[in-house]
Amino acid sequence: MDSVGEQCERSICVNNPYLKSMKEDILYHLNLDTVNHDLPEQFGDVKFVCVGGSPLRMKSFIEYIAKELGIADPKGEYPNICEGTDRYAMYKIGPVLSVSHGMGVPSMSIMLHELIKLLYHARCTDVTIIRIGTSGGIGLQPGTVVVTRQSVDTRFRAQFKQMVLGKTVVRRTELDVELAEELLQCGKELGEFKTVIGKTMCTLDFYEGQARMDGAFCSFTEEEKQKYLSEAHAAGVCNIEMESSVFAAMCKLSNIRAAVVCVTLLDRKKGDQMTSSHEVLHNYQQRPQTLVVHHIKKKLNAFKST
Ligand SMILES: O=P(O)(O)O[C@H]1O[C@H](CO)[C@@H](O)[C@H]1O
Ligand SMILES: O=c1cc[nH]c(=O)[nH]1
Repeated sequence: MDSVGEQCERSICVNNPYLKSMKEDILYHLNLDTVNHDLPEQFGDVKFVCVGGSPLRMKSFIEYIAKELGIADPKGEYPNICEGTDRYAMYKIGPVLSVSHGMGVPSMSIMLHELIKLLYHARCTDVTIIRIGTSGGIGLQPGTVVVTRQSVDTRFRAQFKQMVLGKTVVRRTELDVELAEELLQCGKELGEFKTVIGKTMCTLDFYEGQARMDGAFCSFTEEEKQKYLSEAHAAGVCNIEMESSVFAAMCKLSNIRAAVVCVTLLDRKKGDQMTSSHEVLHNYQQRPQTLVVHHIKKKLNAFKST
């Protein structure tokens, strides 16, 4: 892909000395393995991976991008590559892979371990991975698309803590600056919805963990909630979701260019419940997809003309 030549290609890094000596690698939750599947043949051409929480969203994303790239299957058939497991769903069209990751850090982490190994075994190069998701905004009009500059924890630090052998390993959570700026620019070019760039707070819970007062339990007051959200806002946090920290940390470790693009479904300073209609929420969910498809089309056209 890189016009300067092979030595500039960006390959996938795995940092595990034991992988090489394994006769077979079973990607259990993806229902794929290195013996019964020719991974380089099946996935070697992948350049863009889009991930999102819901299997249905990722299926409709592949249908959408196939149409936009002019490579739609005339029969409209997009088989789930992970058929045989209901943990995750995966679809592929041309150089684009679309994968669901479920909700929360552990679910994202398991999927990413296996996805990164898949891309490594397939000898993929120059891969860009983008999370297209939903979030709660802070002080933003619902429907605003946030491109994450940095994922932060619940104390607004750009770090992800992973427990390994009972000890805390701290990993950084910055995302690719150039890619984030390119995505912001795509939002401007489209001009269909507001797109901003900022920090995204990643939590371990949707309710109390995101200062919601409508869960089964609540141990704080409205005043305390507003104070916390204001502090987050003052620290540069634009939105709140549940996977960006581990996503940023693992993509950074594996040398994969990565971005997080999430639409805000509501303004958390104004409420906790999802009061917008199904149609409105569906329209919002489409926005990160529109932006990312625009980006992929631009990139593929640029590659074609070099
Ligand atoms: O829209 P998705 O990708 O599912 O992500 C967001 O939505 C879920 C909560 O409703 C969490 O997983 C959060 O990160
Ligand atoms: O408020 C929200 C909305 C979507 N996803 C989240 O994690 N939080």
